[in-house]
Amino acid sequence: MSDQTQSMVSRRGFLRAVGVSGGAGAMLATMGAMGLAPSAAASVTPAFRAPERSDFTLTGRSGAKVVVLGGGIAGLTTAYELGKAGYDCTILEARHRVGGRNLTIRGGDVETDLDGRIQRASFSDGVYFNAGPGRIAQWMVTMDYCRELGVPIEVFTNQNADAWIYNESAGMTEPVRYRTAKADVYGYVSELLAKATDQGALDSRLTTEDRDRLLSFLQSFGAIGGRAGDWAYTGTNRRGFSGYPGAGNDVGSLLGTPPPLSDVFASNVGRYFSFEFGYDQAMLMFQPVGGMDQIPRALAKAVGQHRIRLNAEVTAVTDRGSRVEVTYRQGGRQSQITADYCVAALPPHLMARVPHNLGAGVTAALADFPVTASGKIGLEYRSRWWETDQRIYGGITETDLDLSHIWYPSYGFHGKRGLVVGYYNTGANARTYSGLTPEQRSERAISQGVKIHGDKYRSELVTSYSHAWDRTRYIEGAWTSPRYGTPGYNLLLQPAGRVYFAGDWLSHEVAWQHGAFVAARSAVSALHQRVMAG
Ligand SMILES: Cc1cc2nc3c(=O)[nH]c(=O)nc-3n(C[C@H](O)[C@H](O)[C@H](O)COP(=O)(O)OP(=O)(O)OC[C@H]3O[C@@H](n4cnc5c(N)ncnc54)[C@H](O)[C@@H]3O)c2cc1C
Ligand SMILES: NC(=O)CC[C@H](N)C(=O)O
Repeated sequence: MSDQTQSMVSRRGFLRAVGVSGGAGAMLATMGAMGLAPSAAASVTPAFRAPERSDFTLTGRSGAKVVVLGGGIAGLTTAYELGKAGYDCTILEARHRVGGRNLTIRGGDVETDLDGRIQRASFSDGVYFNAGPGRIAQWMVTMDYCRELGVPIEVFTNQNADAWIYNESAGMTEPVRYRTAKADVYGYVSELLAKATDQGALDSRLTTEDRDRLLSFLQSFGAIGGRAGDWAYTGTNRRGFSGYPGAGNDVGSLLGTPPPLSDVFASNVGRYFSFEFGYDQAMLMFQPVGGMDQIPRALAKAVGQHRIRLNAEVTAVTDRGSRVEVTYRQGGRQSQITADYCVAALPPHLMARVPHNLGAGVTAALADFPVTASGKIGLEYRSRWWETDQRIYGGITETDLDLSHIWYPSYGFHGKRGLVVGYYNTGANARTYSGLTPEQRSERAISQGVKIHGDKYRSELVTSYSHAWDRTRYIEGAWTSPRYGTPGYNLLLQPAGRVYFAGDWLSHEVAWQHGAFVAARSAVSALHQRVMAG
């Protein structure tokens, strides 16, 4: 048996031991043939773990009565999961619709903000605007709920090589396509690293073999010349073409030569590249067909509309020892509901203001969640000029303007009309826009967007709707920054008497529906365990 065969056999034995077979094993064997050390193969093994289904079921049934405060994703999931186990749940939701931050705006929708500004959306039929969540990563439990609830999904384009980057503060006068920016940054970085490597600058870190492998990687990664060409980056067709190749002898027209290295770094385009490396933002991403609110709609249907009281603002929570009393205001009248348990799924900073007898420590803990502002604007256009004129089909343009991001729609390709998200910003930029009237917001977003897209950004506009989450009644912020590990945070992971807490703010996936789903699962598991033990 040759040494090579011996090592293949022992590696296969190792693969069997960790449960890898078939394609994955073959792939690792190929890696072995490529000269990767067994330790390198071992380190990639966990990536081949079979994907887990994340369905959830409580074991055992109960008819206990539970009042759920808030009809966002966490509140709806609480009632849905407890309902599957027989519980008698009632949701009290202050707004006129369920979903909370999961909000999709369509033509005819009316929203009044905390400043009394009324917006009536006049989007065309079939055009929708996800004012809150817009994307879902494949691993998120949100995907499992879409499957379980029968909500169809489609790809959400989170990155697009043909979308733009525009850094005005770096002196850019024109936007640059992602593909061009990446080719130049990767090219120059590869050139520098290759030169340093070849000149021996990294010899204390690299073996001779490492050095050769690194140089070979950099040559392909950056499309740079070899040693004979001093590893120089001089451009590549990855930058794109001003005229793409055609028939016969038409080789196309390359998009010029790269700007000098110093100009590329000065433009700071590379700051956006790591976004797509994020475990939560990497493609493929998904969205429900027809709008993100298909999720709360499906949850509400499964829970039963008769169990959901809308326009019902919770005004007090009292733990009576053997039951919980919740007071709420609905249609100008004050009512009370009594239940065995309560799950409070309101934003923490708002729950902190609801009078209760759960203790000052609970109030202090609830009030200790710093809140982030965020806003978005939906711009409906009479033509899909970004597709026809600029060849952008979905994805995101990144800017250093106060609008931050521009999103192109991942639905309705080649349709007549379409909706662009003209800003999606957070923090100070969001507050700048939320302080304006809807008309001023639209004007500001348009005057910024024309710098990237030209006149059609204004002339093709039909209508707009903007949402400021810090000015949204019953939400008052986009998401929070929990102080993980503090006594206050940990206190809220426990029930306060008969009251449990849930929401994305009690998870490590804040600002994601996944966080709301898993926090609700955690609360119902604890409640159910107590009931079953009782
Ligand atoms: C701009 C933005 C972008 C986002 N992007 C994504 C994304 O791409 N993907 C993703 O998965 N997630 C995203 N999220 C996060 C996602 O929306 C949240 O994590 C999730 O919806 C939170 O659900 P929740 O039930 O915890 O809270 P909420 O949705 O805040 O629900 C709380 C509910 O309580 C109600 N309420 C408040 N006060 C009272 C009262 N006194 N009485 C009765 N009811 C009351 C509210 O009306 C609301 O319905 C985004 C959020 C925002 C704002
Ligand atoms: N900035 C973030 O934390 C992301 C917010 C939100 N989940 C989004 O994807 O837009």
